Amino acid sequence: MSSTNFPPLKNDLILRVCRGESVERVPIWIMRQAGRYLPEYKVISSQHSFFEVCRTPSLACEVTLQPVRRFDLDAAIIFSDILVIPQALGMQVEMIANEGPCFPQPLKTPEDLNTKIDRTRKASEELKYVYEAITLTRHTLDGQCPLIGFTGAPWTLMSYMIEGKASTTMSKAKRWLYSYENESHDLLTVLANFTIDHLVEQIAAGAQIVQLFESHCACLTPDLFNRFSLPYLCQIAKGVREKLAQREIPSVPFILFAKDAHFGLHDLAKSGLFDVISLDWTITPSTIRSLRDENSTLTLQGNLDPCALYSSKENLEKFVQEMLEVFGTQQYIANLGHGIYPDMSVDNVQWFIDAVHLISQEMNKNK
Ligand SMILES: Cc1c2[nH]c(c1CCC(=O)O)Cc1[nH]c(c(CCC(=O)O)c1C)Cc1[nH]c(c(CCC(=O)O)c1C)Cc1[nH]c(c(C)c1CCC(=O)O)C2
Repeated sequence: MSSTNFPPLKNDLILRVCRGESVERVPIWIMRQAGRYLPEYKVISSQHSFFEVCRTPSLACEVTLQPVRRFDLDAAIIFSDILVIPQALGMQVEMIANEGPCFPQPLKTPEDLNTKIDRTRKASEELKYVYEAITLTRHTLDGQCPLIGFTGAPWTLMSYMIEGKASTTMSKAKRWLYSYENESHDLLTVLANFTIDHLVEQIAAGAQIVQLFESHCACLTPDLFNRFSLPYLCQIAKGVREKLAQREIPSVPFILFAKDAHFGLHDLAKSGLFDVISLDWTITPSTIRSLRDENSTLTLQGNLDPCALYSSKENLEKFVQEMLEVFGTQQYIANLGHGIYPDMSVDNVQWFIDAVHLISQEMNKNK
């Protein structure tokens, strides 16, 4: 299937927002919009394992389309996972029902870098199934809305590869940062280079926006963030643009989600390397205003507390109104502050999406 000649785009709201153009209503998509809160996803996941869905382009395409068939979303995000990169580098990853990801043989000591990961592997060969899923989905979407590609950032991937599963303290992974500094940088560099290639290949295959997930900043000190996360986030944003230019592929908007990195947001905004910064729900209105002051071309994304979707429709509407008043209706993409949870009501998700559209349209009219 060709990764050119895609159907024309009928809804380019998010792309216009990212270019700083004015829009009639605020666009919205939701992190983890494809997933277990949808009955149609549960049918597929009862028949196929999680990574089987990721690895089968027709299934990944189907699951990507499920939420955009049901709701008036302004973007689709390809169904995949950040942990396809450790797998591509040779590590085994299992998805355990109701628990999450598990690495049976995590990295324990720096010697494991020579035996448990294969640095000669290439994204273009190992992750072809992601690129095929993207090209197929872009054709099948038929221009309904843009398709987002994504990847995990180096520190988040490194922490999974060492912890082997979700952890509240991340103490095993942080031990590496404090006691094996050079080896930590070595691993982060391998991951950053692989991530650059994975994003470039997704864009070459048809992704129209990309998002980088640095989900594990909560356990970092500002100093650890500045040494082991920030430089790699910047290296990836630069590296992707350089490689796209070498291959004469047009660049696409770059979204960064550094969850809980409140101490790093100002440097990230000032760097000018990210078109969009996605915010979690802990960020205050005054920080939001100061980020806008620091970089006038920056688009912001976020940041409703996912648990607000448990509230009544009236309260949800109030939360949406407040969020739109803080962010404004321009240079802004509405989203949750993190992924949606499996027990959330489909009706409230629908109401969240529709409320963002309706209220922002009203606000624009009354300007
Ligand atoms: C840390 C992380 C992972 N994966 C991801 C992150 C970064 C975002 C974040 O911070 O949450 C990213 C991700 N994972 C998935 C997507 C798909 C696209 C989307 O709808 O947003 C995306 C963007 C599918 C998925 N990835 C996973 C599921 C659930 C699998 C299932 O049980 O069917 C889905 C739909 C499994 C997964 N994968 C991961 C975890 C921790 C889990 C289990 C816990 C959970 O479900 O929230 C790793």
